[in-house]
Amino acid sequence: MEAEPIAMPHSPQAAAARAGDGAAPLPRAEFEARLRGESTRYHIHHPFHVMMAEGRLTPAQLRGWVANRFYYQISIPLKDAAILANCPDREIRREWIRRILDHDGWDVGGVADPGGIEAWIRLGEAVGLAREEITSLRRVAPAARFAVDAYVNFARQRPWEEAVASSLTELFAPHIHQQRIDTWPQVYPWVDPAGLQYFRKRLTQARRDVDHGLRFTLDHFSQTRALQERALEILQFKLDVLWALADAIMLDQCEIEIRGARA
Ligand SMILES: O=C(O)c1cc(C(=O)O)c2c(n1)C(=O)C(=O)c1cc(C(=O)O)[nH]c1-2
Repeated sequence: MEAEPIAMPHSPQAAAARAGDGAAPLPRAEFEARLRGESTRYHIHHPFHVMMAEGRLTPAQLRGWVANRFYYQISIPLKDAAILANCPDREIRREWIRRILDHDGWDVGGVADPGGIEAWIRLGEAVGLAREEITSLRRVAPAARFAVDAYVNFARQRPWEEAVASSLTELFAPHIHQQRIDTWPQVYPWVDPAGLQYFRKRLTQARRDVDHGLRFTLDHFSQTRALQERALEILQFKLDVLWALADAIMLDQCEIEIRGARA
């Protein structure tokens, strides 16, 4: 007897199968609403982020999050460079290249912005980490690396249009940045508020990025219903990356506490 073919969860074939043969594309507004509806699976709902927002993390746990998340910060420009490398469309590249400058920083004729990676290091210092402790990556847990690397590899290996769609979790990011700006001064008064500058800057940068990424995704993936399903599946993949990253960070903090208790 022939074995049933196994459907891989994150594949264009699986998306086409879910859409059903010949199903009409969803109207643009409905497609957008489906993408936005994925917010229920955003990492803002992860227990570690819920604890963070409620002020229930210890200083060591908050430091652990910042040190681990640094690996995401330094990987974002690699991911965006992979998109540029795969994209033959000059107009898209002109827009996309700003994302790399946002994180790496720039200096043109003496006018400079140190960029998001530097701002994240300053956030680390504001929570009590030494610069070297962050930049050496020695606090990054193996599973956190795996989660982030899955995102970079996706952008390297998949068509650039799919990698653009995978950035759309940023639709939901301004909410979580705003939440930190609003709650940290009350619940973590020991954190130097100057360190929150990263989140303040991302509020405008994320909105600009999402305007562009969403417009592109709605245009490109609306041609067929199967493509729309594929875009939704890609967004779910990226939500899984962020969820897995939060899992990895939470477990890392548990391991550190267990080691400390046994020492
Ligand atoms: O703090 C967060 O919860 C969060 C989430 C995300 C996201 O949703 O991917 C990004 C960021 N921050 C962020 O700061 C950032 O620069 C960023 C870039 C991207 C991306 O996929 O290109 N996501 C995110």
